[in-house]
Amino acid sequence: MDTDEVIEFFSGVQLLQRLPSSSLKKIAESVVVKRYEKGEYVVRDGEIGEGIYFVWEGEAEVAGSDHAEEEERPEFQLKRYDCFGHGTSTLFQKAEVIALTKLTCLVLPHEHCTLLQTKSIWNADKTVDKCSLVENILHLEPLEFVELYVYVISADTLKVFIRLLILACLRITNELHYGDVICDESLYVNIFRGITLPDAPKFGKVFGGQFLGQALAAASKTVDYLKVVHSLHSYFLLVGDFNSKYIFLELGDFKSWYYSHELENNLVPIIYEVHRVRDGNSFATRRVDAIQKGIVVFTLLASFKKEEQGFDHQKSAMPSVPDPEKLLSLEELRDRRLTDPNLPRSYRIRVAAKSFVPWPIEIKFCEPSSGTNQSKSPPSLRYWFRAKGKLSDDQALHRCAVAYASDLLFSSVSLNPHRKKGFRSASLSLDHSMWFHRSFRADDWLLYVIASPTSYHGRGFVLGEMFNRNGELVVSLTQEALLRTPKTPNPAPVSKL
Ligand SMILES: CCCCCCCCCCCC(=O)SCCNC(=O)CCNC(=O)[C@H](O)C(C)(C)COP(=O)(O)OP(=O)(O)OC[C@H]1O[C@@H](n2cnc3c(N)ncnc32)[C@H](O)[C@@H]1OP(=O)(O)O
Repeated sequence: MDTDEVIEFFSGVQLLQRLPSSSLKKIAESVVVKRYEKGEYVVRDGEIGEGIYFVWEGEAEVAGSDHAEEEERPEFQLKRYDCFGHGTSTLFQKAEVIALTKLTCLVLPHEHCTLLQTKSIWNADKTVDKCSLVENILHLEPLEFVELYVYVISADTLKVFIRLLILACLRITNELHYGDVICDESLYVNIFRGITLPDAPKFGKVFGGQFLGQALAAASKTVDYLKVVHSLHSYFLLVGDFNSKYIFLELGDFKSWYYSHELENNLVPIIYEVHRVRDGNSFATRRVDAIQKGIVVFTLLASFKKEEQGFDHQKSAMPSVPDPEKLLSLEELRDRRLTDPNLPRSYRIRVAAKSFVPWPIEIKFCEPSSGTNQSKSPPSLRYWFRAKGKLSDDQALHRCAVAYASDLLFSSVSLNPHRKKGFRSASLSLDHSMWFHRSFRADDWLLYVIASPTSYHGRGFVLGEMFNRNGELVVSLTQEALLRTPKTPNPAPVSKL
């Protein structure tokens, strides 16, 4: 078997789903093949094991312990894609595994078992300080906890597990006992925590793109890495909060507000709860609820698919625009505006007074406008964008990064024909859909072509297309947004959570 075959096999091993693809490749390169005859012991209770065993072919049985003081464990059958054994926490086996048929296992030796630990959700080799800002924004902490290294849950693990469940405001539906074999899919990670980083764009609220990117990241972490997202549909239900210091805990009938020291730095978490709607051979579907203070503030449905050969055509042609290298960055544009004598002085003073937080996304407008946000213009926009810094190679990350960036300048295009002197708006993204046609890199330039066919009844509708530098259509998008003239002069939406 070659490395690609092993990587394909690992896509069926649930335990490995949360690992970055870079770790999986290394695991595939580190495993050794072990073969056993029917009736042969694979591991014996109390003996030193070799590491983590993945069943490649055949069946085995986990037998109960002979130790009189321990509860009798139920017998449990292992088949292809199951795994057992110890990683780094202990070398001694705590159960016996016997081959029921001819058996082939891939064994990850102890010395490589640290590869099973998640350092970053996207790349095993990177530390947080080496990641680009957008990669950090999309970093999620898994909240459910699975003891990866022993197949028998210890009492301490159980305590940690329950504590984390409580923190995640979960109802505990699984009764676990000391000695249970980990075989229940409900133990895999479905709940993640994201935060709004202090240096992330906020626009007075949790930025819609952050919900999109983080929720998609959460969904992606529950799907085997051979399946990548091909479409998503989402609703922004409530304005998200990032500066409260209180959290709401709901456990059955028990509901209460708690002051959290953890939130003293304004890091209000967003809990992403993933529902595994369906897992097929080619497709997987996930629903993700983003929860703050016990309330669902954003919801996303995403579909994932394995790559396959098929029909190929593209009707949309990339418009002819200047190369990004020939265009000004947002920072350069701002500097120009501050000194542009053709712009009203009051406008220049306002621009200068605004605190300027650099975005994690680099943007270059194809037609730099000489107007202000009070100048009428057609309901269309074209700009190049890319994530700042170098992203890890995981295609899932690149799709999350583009989901994140896609909400920065999208529905505001609906306002262009309505701008005039004294213009103010209170606009909010309502829904957002994306179709990912082809793979791409989000840290390389993509052209975003936006048009708003209509706005009516306080809602603006926008269509978007993204092309890579070769002119290939990589993503199509739609969004509807609430467009209102604010009743008050400072219309920044605040969270009502
Ligand atoms: C180059 C650089 C560019 C830089 C440009 C950068 C652009 C960045 C773009 C970022 C885009 C985003 O991130 S948008 C963020 C993502 N989207 C969201 O967060 C939206 C979340 N969804 C929601 O909040 C909700 O679902 C709503 C508001 C859409 C619907 O809720 P609802 O409760 O049914 O709505 P409704 O009653 O009609 O209105 C809500 C409240 O607004 C009040 N309200 C009604 N009309 C108005 C009005 N004209 N002006 C003010 N307020 C009004 C109502 O009285 C009410 O207040 P009261 O009775 O409640 O007090």
